[in-house]
Amino acid sequence: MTVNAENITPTRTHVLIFPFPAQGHMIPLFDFTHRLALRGGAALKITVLVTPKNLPFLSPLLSAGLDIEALTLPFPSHPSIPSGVENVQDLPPSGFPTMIHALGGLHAPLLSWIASHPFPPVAIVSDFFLGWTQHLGIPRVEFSPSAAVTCCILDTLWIEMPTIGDDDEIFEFTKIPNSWKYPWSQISSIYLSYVHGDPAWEFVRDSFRDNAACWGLVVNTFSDMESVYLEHLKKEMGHDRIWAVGPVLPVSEGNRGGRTSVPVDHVMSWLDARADNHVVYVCFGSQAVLTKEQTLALASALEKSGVHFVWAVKEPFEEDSTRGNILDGFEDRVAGRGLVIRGWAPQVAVLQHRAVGAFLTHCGWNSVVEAVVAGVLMLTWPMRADQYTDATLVVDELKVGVRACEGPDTVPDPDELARVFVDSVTGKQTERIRAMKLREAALDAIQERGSSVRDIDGFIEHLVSLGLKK
Ligand SMILES: O=c1ccn([C@@H]2O[C@H](COP(=O)(O)OP(=O)(O)O[C@H]3O[C@H](CO)[C@@H](O)[C@H](O)[C@H]3O)[C@@H](O)[C@H]2O)c(=O)[nH]1
Repeated sequence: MTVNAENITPTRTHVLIFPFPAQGHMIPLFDFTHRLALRGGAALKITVLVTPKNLPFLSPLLSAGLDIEALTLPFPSHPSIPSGVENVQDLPPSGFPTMIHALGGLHAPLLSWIASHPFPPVAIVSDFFLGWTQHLGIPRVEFSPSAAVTCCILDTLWIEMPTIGDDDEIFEFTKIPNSWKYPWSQISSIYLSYVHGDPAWEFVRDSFRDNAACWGLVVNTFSDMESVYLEHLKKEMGHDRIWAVGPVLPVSEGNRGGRTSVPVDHVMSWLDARADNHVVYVCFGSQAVLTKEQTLALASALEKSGVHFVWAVKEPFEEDSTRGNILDGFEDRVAGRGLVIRGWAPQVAVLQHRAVGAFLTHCGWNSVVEAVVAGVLMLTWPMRADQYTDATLVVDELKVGVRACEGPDTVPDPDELARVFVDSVTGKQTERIRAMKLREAALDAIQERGSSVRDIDGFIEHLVSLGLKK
């Protein structure tokens, strides 16, 4: 354990933060922690729990000159996780439930850390995949890196446990505002994989159920974007301790979520040479890797379209004959109008560049929120998890995006996709005008008296009053 208890005094409120080790989860919780430390100032002392291999991701936060320390606990070994792996980025997408189960092994070490601490934390803020942290004897605040509507959907699924139907059969969430409905194939992949009676899965199920009973909930959203779902959560949870604190953004660009595989300056000067809103950015988050057929179809669409683009291409986490990068000769053919980034891209900087007008996205919630802040038109291609929900929100409710493709294995038609690209940078879409309006609302929320800043301050007040009660 590397926490230093000496500079924690009883006059300050001590909070423990526990991120789930996946890029799409750690990034927003670290950004939120940064905001919390800045707003909380001298009132708060923050400890962040990571396992050793994830410590480097925390480094930018630890060196930000704020009162944030690391608590490093050994990764609990698990029969289905290879030794040395401590982050979902080194597992296939199906590795999420295994990681949830494995981290349950930190329950006993955490209890003993809390019990032996001279000034133990008054509350724990933990990712929504860590519902079991509800049972540590201190109030638990769930952190949702996903949308408020996703929290509504997950709570409904795991509490009501509806029977899974055929892939095409439609399931309707009748209690959730706007009665969301989907074919079963588009519903939370973790829920669909649940195996009744399997002890590891029962742990995962109970952990999700714990979310509905948490003391508080922090969501990376803002009230103008999702007020009906935030109100629904308050009603369902039976209290008002639900704080919409987004968009949580990096305080500084740095190497957020990983070291960028190209110098940020190089990408920025490439974009500087392009006209406003004329570049399409293509990226599918930190997990998804396209199949070879999908990669070829997308490359062909970009080539046919003639648009300027930046494409962040991911390699599979291990040797995989069906997936991966097969772009031989492609970069020469699109030289001068296409920039291919192999590996980790500086996504937020790219999205915020004036030249970028459209974003082909898998609709991971962080990407959606980052695109909203950038006022960029979204071209949606949801693949799994909450991404279908996010795409529906973006296209049908907020109307700031258009559909491009959907499904983890669907191979898009290159001609159709090329048309979507061309329209996205040449058409006068009403979606782009709405995207600019939503951007203003997002920026308003994080201004000094904006709704999300008020929610962060309200959250801090609750934490401090928890400390006073002790
Ligand atoms: O080359 C890259 C790729 C990603 N990112 C960042 O990594 C994050 C990716 O998050 P997200 O867009 O949400 O995608 P995933 O990594 O796929 O996120 C997982 O977690 C999200 C939050 O729960 C879910 O919404 C997604 O469906 C789930 O796949 C974002 O902040 C991106 O800016 C980069 O900076 N560079």
